[in-house]
Amino acid sequence: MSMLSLRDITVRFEPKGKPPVLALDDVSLDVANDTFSVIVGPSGCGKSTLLRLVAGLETPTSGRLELDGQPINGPSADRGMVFQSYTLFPWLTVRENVMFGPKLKGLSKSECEDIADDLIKAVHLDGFEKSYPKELSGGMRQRVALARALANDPRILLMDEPFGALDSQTRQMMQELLLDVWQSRRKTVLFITHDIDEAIFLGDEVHVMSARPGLIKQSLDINIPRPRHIDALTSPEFMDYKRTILSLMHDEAIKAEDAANQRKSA
Ligand SMILES: Nc1ncnc2c1ncn2[C@@H]1O[C@H](COP(=O)(O)OP(=O)(O)OP(=O)(O)O)[C@@H](O)[C@H]1O
Repeated sequence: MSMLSLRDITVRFEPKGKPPVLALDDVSLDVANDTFSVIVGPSGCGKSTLLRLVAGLETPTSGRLELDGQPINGPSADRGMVFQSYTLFPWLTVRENVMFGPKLKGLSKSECEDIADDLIKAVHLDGFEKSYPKELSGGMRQRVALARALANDPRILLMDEPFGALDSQTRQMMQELLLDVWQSRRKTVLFITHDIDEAIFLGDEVHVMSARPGLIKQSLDINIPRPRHIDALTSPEFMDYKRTILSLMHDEAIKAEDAANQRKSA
C-alpha cells in the first residue's frame, strides 16, 4: 500500500523583486509502506523543496499531498527529519537530545530513558550518552540525529543529504548503519542525495529528477538482494544501474548548465 502520495505537485516561488521560480512541475510520486525510496537529481532541481513539502514546511502551489490518506497540512512528529547540517541541541547531552521528542509527547522519564538508551545502542553510541554534540565527530552527530528522529517513532523518516558533509569512509559506514537500523525497525524512508552510488546502495526505488523545473524523470526498482554490503558496490548489477542513472543525470546536468548560461546572458 502506498502510504505517501504526491499527485501533480507544482511549487512556484515568487520572491519579491525577482522573477518567479518554478521549482517543481507536476510531480507525482508514491512511496510504499516500509520501503526505502531515494531521490537523486542535479543541484537546484527541487529535491529539498520536495522533502520540505512532505515535512509540511512548505505548501504546494497546486496538487495533492497525502500521508496515510490524510492531507499534509503542516509539520508533525509522524515525519522525522534528518538534515545535512547538524541540527542537535548543543546545550543537551546525547541522551537528552534523543529524549527530547518523547519528553515533548509527555512520556514518563523512565519511558523516555528506555527509548533513548535503546536507540543510542542501535546507532552504536553507547558510552557517549553524557557527551555533548561538540565533543563528537560529524558521523557521530549524524547518528545522534538519526536516533533523535527515530525516538518519535515517525511514520516516515525524511533525510535530506544527511551524509553529504562526511568523508567517504564515514559515509559508507553510515549507509550500512542506516540500512541495519532500517531493516531491524522497518521504517519508511524518503532519502535525498546527489550521490548515485549512495542512491543505488540504499534504495528499493530510485527516482531520478530532471533539471529545473523539477519533475520525476524516471523511477527504477533496485533489485539488489538485502542485506547489502560494501561488495554490492562492485557487482555487475550495481554497475548496470549506475550506468542508467549516470546517463539520465548527464542529460540533466547539460540541461541545467544550458539554463544557467541562458539566465546569465538574459
Ligand atoms: N523560498 C524560496 N524562494 C525562492 N526560490 C527558492 C526558494 N526555495 C528554493 N528556491 C529555488 O527553487 C529551486 C529548487 O531548490 P531546492 O533547494 O529544492 O533544490 P535542490 O535540488 O535541493 O538543490 P541542491 O541539490 O543544490 O540542494 C532552486 O532554484 C532554488 O533557488
